[in-house]
Amino acid sequence: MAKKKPRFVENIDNILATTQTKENEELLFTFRGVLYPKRLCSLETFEAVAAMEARKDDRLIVAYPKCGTNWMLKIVNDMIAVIPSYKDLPPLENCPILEFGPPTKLQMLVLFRNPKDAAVSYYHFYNKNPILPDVGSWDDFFPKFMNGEVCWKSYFDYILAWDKHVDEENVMIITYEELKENLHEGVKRIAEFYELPLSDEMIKSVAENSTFQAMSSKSEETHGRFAPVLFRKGAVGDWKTLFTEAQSREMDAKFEECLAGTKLGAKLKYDQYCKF
Ligand SMILES: Nc1ncnc2c1ncn2[C@@H]1O[C@H](COP(=O)(O)OS(=O)(=O)O)[C@@H](OP(=O)(O)O)[C@H]1O
Repeated sequence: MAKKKPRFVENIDNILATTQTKENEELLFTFRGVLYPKRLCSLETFEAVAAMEARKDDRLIVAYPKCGTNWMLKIVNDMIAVIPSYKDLPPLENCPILEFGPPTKLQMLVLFRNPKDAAVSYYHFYNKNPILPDVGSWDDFFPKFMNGEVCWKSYFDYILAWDKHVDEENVMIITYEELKENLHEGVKRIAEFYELPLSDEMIKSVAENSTFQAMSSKSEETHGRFAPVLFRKGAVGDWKTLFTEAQSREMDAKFEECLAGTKLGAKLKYDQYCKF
């Protein structure tokens, strides 16, 4: 008998298979000045989120699109799954995203990725994703990303908003690049922040199962039709394949303008990851 698909896979498969239009107006809507994909988000859900009262022990993972959200979800889900005393907890939904789905559904783990790789990942995502409009060439997309004319608005506004919270004790900042450099150490930091009782062996196993290779080899099972849209290269520095020197300088100037001298700017190690 064929294995039953997880609910998330069933939902996303259905959404991808039934979206036929490529028209902006039919695919996107605006809520408080920010664009969102209609097939995933709704006004009712945003209203429900605004009215939601967080419990003291709620945990949120926060990220701008294409910064590694699905990677972090896998790490945190696996951490909980390997702890024997947590085995009776109901499984977390595969895609517990606050603004997705029906309106029925706080330490914060905030994930960042360098803006150049995030932009390139977003560009490919827009063009490969049936529920988003085509954005044409990279040269067409680049100014849209720089001006925040994309779903979930401006990367730079997101980063500026979080810069105010880096020192709060219920907020942990982690970067995609940090995870790529040392996944074992990243998983260990996350476990400590969430106070999850993971042994070294458990941390090792969570890290081994959440490498790009491990996740993409199982992606058809875990993400259905969404898998080839989501799992692309999983690399640091892919921006060099598309950015021109002029675009690179433009983004350097914008980053400098927004984050020069800030703690968050330093954590992102922009010079290391974003210079030719
Ligand atoms: N395990 C692992 N290791 C490294 N990189 C990974 C991993 N899993 C997903 N990815 C890459 O993350 C990018 C997608 O980010 P998100 O999951 O945030 O996308 S989304 O906004 O939820 O659609 C997208 O990046 P690009 O490959 O650069 O496009 C994915 O390939």
